[in-house]
Amino acid sequence: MHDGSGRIAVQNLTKQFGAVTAVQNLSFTVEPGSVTGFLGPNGAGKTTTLRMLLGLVTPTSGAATINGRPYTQLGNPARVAGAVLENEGFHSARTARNHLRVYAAAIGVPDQRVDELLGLVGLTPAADRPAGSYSLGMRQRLSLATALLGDPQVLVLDEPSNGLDPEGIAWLRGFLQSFAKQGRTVLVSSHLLSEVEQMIDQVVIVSAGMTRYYGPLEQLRASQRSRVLVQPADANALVTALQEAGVGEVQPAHDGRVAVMNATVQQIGDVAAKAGVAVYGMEEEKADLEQLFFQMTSPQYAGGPLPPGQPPQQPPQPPQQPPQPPQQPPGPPPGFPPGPPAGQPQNPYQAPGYQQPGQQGWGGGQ
Ligand SMILES: Nc1ncnc2c1ncn2[C@@H]1O[C@H](COP(=O)(O)OP(=O)(O)OP(=O)(O)O)[C@@H](O)[C@H]1O
Repeated sequence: MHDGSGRIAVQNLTKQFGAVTAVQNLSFTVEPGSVTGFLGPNGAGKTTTLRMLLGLVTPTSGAATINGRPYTQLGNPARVAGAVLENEGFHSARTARNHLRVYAAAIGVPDQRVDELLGLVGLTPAADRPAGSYSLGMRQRLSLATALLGDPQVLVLDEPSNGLDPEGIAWLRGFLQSFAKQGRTVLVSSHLLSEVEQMIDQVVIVSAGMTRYYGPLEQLRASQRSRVLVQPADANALVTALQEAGVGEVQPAHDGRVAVMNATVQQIGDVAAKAGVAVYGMEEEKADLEQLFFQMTSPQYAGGPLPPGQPPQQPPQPPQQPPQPPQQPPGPPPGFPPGPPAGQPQNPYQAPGYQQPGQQGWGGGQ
């Protein structure tokens, strides 16, 4: 028997299709009571992982379990886990109501549940039309209703936003969140962070079949470091004052302004005022979460080091070989332009070739 926990566990999962490694040593867990986003670009191995979880593909090595058991050993799996996978076929001449009734009968669910689910997913008005005439969004709703027939504890959805209009996406978000609030488990894949950002609280980011980040979305958000771009009358004096006060970390910005990380506008203003340095403007700049996602999954990181400051969060059980963090000192946070090269002088504004605002190459009308 399964353990009834509602936990999904992926342990050192690998899938090789001939020469193609679709999934490589992937590990993460999905706890009940949360909506977990399974994110990665096209071809990252998401669908293959979900298919292994649902017993449709045999892993080359490792294991994927629901309630501590492989899907195929769950007994009555439709009562434990419901799934919506990509490109699910419907009998095109069969109406949605009949389609659901056939599946309901197969798992011993009464027809009354079919009517409930048609209402839940908003298909009652179209229930007696052939599924072949449905739009992509309507087919997604029908797939979801099918997955929910057995009132499962776990829901697995592959790219569920595909084809849904904004209203449908908002509805799905609300539905998944309330489903998880009942102590159930939701795993939802997407190649676009922005599509699922509002509906998930945990995130597993994969690229080239490997885990890039695993943990709360909130933690990923918090790791986005902001910086303040300052336009001082005397950059050199401001940098010296900030360094003496131990406020922030300074980098030259491309346009010659002083970029200060890990400091607030107020802290910088106070230091500047105390040092008698006039400041003509300050702008707070936030790295974009979507940009961070692209950086973490871009091909340059495939098999290589992670972006600075973003080690993958490891599941408690079992341990997985993490990609090695970069050996070099960390650069600017992901989402920001690269900073000065390693070995720079302590005050970058005293570096050879540095130009004060107003000098050649600084803009300011030149
Ligand atoms: N049956 C198969 N035979 C050979 N290669 C396969 C097979 N299934 C998947 N692959 C390959 O495995 C890799 C991962 O594919 P997968 O469909 O799992 O990625 P994905 O993250 O779901 O992508 P998408 O967002 O495009 O659906 C790809 O290189 C794909 O071509």
